[in-house]
Amino acid sequence: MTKIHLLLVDDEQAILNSLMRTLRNLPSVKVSTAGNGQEAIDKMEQEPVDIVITDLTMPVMNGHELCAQIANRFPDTIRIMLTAHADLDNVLEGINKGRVWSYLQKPWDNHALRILVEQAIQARELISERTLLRKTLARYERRRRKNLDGFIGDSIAMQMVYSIIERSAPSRASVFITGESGTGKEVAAQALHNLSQRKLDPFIALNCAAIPSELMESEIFGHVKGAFSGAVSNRDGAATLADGGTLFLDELGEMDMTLQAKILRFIQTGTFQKVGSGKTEKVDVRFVCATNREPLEAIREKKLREDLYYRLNVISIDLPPLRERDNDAVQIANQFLQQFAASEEKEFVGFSSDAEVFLSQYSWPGNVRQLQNLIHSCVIMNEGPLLTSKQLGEQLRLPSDQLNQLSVARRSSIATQPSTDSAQPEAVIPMPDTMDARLAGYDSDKVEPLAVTERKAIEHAIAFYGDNVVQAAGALGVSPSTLYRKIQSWQ
Ligand SMILES: Nc1ncnc2c1ncn2[C@@H]1O[C@H](COP(=O)(O)OP(=O)(O)OP(=O)(O)O)[C@@H](O)[C@H]1O
Repeated sequence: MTKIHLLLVDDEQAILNSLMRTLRNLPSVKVSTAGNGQEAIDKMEQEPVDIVITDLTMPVMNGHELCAQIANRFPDTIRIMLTAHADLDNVLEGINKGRVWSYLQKPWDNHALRILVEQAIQARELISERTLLRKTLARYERRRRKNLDGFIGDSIAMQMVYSIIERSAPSRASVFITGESGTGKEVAAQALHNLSQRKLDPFIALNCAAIPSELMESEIFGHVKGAFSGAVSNRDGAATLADGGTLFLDELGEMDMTLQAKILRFIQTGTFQKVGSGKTEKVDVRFVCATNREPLEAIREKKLREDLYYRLNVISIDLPPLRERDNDAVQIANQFLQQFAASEEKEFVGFSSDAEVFLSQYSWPGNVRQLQNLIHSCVIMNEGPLLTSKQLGEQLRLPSDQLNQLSVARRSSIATQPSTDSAQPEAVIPMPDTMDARLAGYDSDKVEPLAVTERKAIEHAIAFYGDNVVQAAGALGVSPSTLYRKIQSWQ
């Protein structure tokens, strides 16, 4: 079992001795001591410390200042404060400034102290597991991203989709994709192709809703010269073009039922005849089909052949609507904003925080396509650097009361929800010394360009949170991806 390193900090040797006596027999715990805050920080720089128990009243650096430094530089270290004055003001200051995990009142009860340390050990172990899990997930995510590059979004619902795509891509089994319009069914079909051994051969997509039914058979199977009026020469169809690769039939429920019967035969035998030809041709094609209708309903309404559906539905992928994908809308919107700002040659750096709330609250009936079109039109109609919820609402033509509701609905709950990024308590009121430090960064004699001021604010926040970009982003009221993007843009 890994040893937990516990550091006791007090300027009175007698207190340190007494704490040592109580805690030294805890299994798998190594106990060290420091006589003041600076000595404690020096020790932590030499060797990782899991739990710190510090006195509040000490010369030079008091317990709150020490915990604040530890919170910035070693945020995973659990901080416990020993104090004879555990009044509300002190406790609040400790929580806000040093993200103190717990207080113990002097004189302490030895039994209570041991229980508190045992609980702190459990909390520390959970933090370690979480950190390890996050690192593993991030590594896994980076590896996978290379292959699913058409998709943006880390929501749990989409992780399940990615996993099915990855597992089924190497097989030649047919895939049936369902999902509302604009959820990315074609992106999924393309990803299946890109991840398969067929990736160097063609990916041919046909939208059955966009092609007149009388031309559909020829689009799929091709035709010979003179097969119908207008067939002035021989022409290959999608089946021939996709030989060796993937044939994606979108909106299958819009295809004529008689043609669906021919498709079924083609899937079963790999053979077909061009329109007007008696010659049978054979190809090797993987079939991926999609519909934005509920397939069983389409079967009931005689829009989709039951036998064709069951033949195709060897593997099914259901793409969740955007509103059910956690924070994906914000992530995707950021990517579209960068893309359209570049193509329209506009200066946009991101979304205002109320716009981010709006993006994650809106119901997106047209899913990712609607989001894509919205960001494109907002970029065209507005000037940067930030897109606001008002600008998004204007393009969506939302009444202002609905817009206000969507832009602020979650803000109050964000403020009261504990952070999932740290096991330490969150600040409940602004930190006065942080504000001072920020104001101290301004030179009262001159005004700098916004970009310079913004960069200073970001650099300060990142340094303040000990290079923890997630916490810095939270304090600045933007998403971590926004911050990463800005940092990248400086490079
Ligand atoms: N997760 C995603 N990340 C980034 N872009 C996406 C994502 N999902 C879809 N898109 C983009 O949204 C648009 C619509 O996607 P796509 O055409 O694949 O949807 P669809 O479900 O096939 O739509 P339809 O039902 O109307 O055929 C495309 O421009 C696609 O690139």
